[in-house]
Amino acid sequence: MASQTETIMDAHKAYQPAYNAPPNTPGPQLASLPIIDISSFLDPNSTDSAREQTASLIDAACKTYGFFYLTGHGIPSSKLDQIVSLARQFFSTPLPVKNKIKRHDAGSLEGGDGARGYQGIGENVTQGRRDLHEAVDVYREWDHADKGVGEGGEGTYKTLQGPNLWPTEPKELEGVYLEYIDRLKGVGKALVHAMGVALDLGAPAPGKDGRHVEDEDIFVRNTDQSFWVMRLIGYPKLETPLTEGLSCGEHTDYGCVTLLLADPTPGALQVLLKDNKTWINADPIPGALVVNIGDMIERWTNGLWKSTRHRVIHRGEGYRVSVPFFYEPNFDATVRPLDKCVKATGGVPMHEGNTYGEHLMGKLFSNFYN
Ligand SMILES: O=C(O)CCC(=O)C(=O)O
Ligand SMILES: [Fe+2]
Repeated sequence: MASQTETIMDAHKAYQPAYNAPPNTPGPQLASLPIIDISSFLDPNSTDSAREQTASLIDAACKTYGFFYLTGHGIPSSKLDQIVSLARQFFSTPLPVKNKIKRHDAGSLEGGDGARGYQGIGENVTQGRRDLHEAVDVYREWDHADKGVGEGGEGTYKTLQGPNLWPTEPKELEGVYLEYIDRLKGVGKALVHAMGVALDLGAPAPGKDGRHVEDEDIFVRNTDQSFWVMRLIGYPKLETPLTEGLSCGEHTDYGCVTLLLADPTPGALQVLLKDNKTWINADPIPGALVVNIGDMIERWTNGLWKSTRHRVIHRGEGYRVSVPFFYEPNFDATVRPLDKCVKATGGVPMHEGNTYGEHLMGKLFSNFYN
């Protein structure tokens, strides 16, 4: 389809890295993403006013960018470096080693569940083009009572219901990652709590703690069994024309909040500003995570906060590694626009609501990034 090609070409033209701009170029200064310290929502002794301040920064960042840098998360830089380094070591093993944990279709005799495991370069497709990256996906282990046998019979799995396929080389990867995931779940919880405060949803009333009660804890309650995803991604340098595919094509994230850790490679992750034509780099800041909101937060807020389009074009030096953690709603959480946000946005809900699990299944069957 010609229009798809044009979209990519036009977007590429609109992208102007700040470091390439000739001196004295007229026009607006390219913005950079805000930096927000989340420590007041992790520290039980922090004051209400410290929390209010953080919350108002989050509100502004989510309205303007849908993206920001997160500091004060309490995870030491040495741990972050170790996470990137272990992913890099895995991607540098020979293909037969990586294929030992290959993702297979649900119900297949190889024991796949259609989601967990290693995908080779080009298996991921965005807007009809192959992405030039390889990845390992790890999900929350399935704990639903209705876990069933896949259509291949005993020993096969239904979609998403298989065991995680962890890299066995390097052998310490699994343990170190499990510990990191635990830390990130705490950060995700603090962040979605801050978002409830930022939306001014009000403190919880005693005894009223149902999943659908619209107070500042609503996101915390609906992520308390977060169906999280951890993705290890490896990007070789992109040398082909963009019409043949990007490192990771333009998309929004489909869930709640993404906590991204990446190696220091500059100019790779790009974020589309609200003018819908200017791309800015979200280059890593040492020790900080890059946060963006996903489609479920956009829906909960009825579009008051929009999930922002982003993409990866890695034409820099070296093999780039990134490790996004997707802190998602519970599989059975119903996600529908909050009354207060519907009122604030003109009174018309953008979606009738469905469960996160239904939304995720739809994404899985369309290869996620469409
Ligand atoms: O690698 C990155 O910097 C971002 C990857 C991404 O956007 C994603 O996996 O959803
Ligand atoms: Fe993304």
